[in-house]
Amino acid sequence: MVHHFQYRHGELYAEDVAIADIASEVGTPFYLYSRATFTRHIKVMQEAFADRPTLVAYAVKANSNQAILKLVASLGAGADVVSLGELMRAERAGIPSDKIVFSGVAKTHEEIAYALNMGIKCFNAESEPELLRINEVAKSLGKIAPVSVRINPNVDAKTHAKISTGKAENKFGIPFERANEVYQTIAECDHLKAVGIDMHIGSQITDLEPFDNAFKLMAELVEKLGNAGHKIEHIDVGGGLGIPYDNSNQVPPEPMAYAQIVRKNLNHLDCEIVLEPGRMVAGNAGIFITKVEYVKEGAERQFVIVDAGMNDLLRPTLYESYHTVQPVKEDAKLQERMGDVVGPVCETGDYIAKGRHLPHVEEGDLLAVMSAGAYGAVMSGTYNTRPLCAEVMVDGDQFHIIRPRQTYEDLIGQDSVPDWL
Ligand SMILES: Cc1ncc(COP(=O)(O)O)c(C=O)c1O
Ligand SMILES: N[C@@H](CCCC[NH3+])C(=O)O
Repeated sequence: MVHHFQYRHGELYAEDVAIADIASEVGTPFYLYSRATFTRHIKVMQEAFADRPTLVAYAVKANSNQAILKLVASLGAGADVVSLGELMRAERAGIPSDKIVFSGVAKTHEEIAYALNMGIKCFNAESEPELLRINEVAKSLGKIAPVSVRINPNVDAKTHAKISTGKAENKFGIPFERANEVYQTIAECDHLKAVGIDMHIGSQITDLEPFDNAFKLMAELVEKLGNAGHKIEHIDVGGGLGIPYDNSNQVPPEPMAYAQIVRKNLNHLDCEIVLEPGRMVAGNAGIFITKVEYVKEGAERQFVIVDAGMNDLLRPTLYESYHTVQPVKEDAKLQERMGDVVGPVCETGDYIAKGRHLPHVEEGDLLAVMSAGAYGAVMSGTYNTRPLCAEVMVDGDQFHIIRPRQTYEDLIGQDSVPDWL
């Protein structure tokens, strides 16, 4: 397998472009994506199911830049969206409406109406009140809404508590024990049509067993529902497959091994399979580039102070996530002394890496924070009045700024001072 972020002549490249060249044009920090890696990750999933009806509905929340979604559309993939904003992004990028599924626990009247008018593939409904609301909005528009019920299978995905979604204690989905009743309710609603069944048990899952258990339960449910007269046209297995963030013991399964588990449990059913991968597609297709401002020798450890903070990459702060940090100028020597890579934000939790043997770096050096393509740029904010950073895509020997760095005027100019002040 070709890796698209690797050293050539002692320098880190993205595909065929030297990252230092991009930095000198774009400034730092910035997110950097490889078109080839994104493409490969979407294709891996499509090809694993090429012999049967399947839709890869990329989870837009992982990375929703228009350039990324345009690429998704060009590959024939669909989208899983969770808000009107994401739906509009998918629409604008040209993802066909019949390849869009709409998840999320709090769909508003406005969101439902917009999606119905667009003609999306289905709503992944997460509660009975939501089903009733979809029915009501569909009635007012004279439409029949295609719905799929998100089942909460009550399985432990064995991932970080903050990104686990398939346990009874989580707000997501409808308890699996109630499935029959809920499909009965749908059958009684004149403006709903049950087309599918859906699940999503969590994110960054590195063990196939929870998937295996949940898919088995889904297969049983589909058969039971069929016997009760509720024909299920598609099974949506959600996303959640983990990616390698480091070389530690938690090595996630290969996408093909995951696909085998899906097939083992669901292939015999006469249903289309819908997949909603996010991280598995975007995570290792992107990295984050930052520049060293200062190297400070603290009493206990070294602090490598960089120009990017938790507002740019929130994952370490929020989930204590591990991202490998590599120098852009290759340097095999790691320091003896432990160090932290910290940012400029005035919060103790503002760090990118903690307690690492870091490479020797100096002011002005560039660092690459790896595996940052998913839940990186999309989760960034402007705390401490820090502009949203730039995003860049490479394709072979060319690159393009797919979102320019926000300006200070973008940030401050939106404020409005009342005339009585
Ligand atoms: C409903 C739904 N589908 C798909 C995803 C994508 O998950 P992941 O990025 O882990 O593949 C998520 C996020 O966890 C989600 O909430
Ligand atoms: N934002 C999370 C994943 C949440 C998935 C969305 N349900 C992360 O960075 O890992």
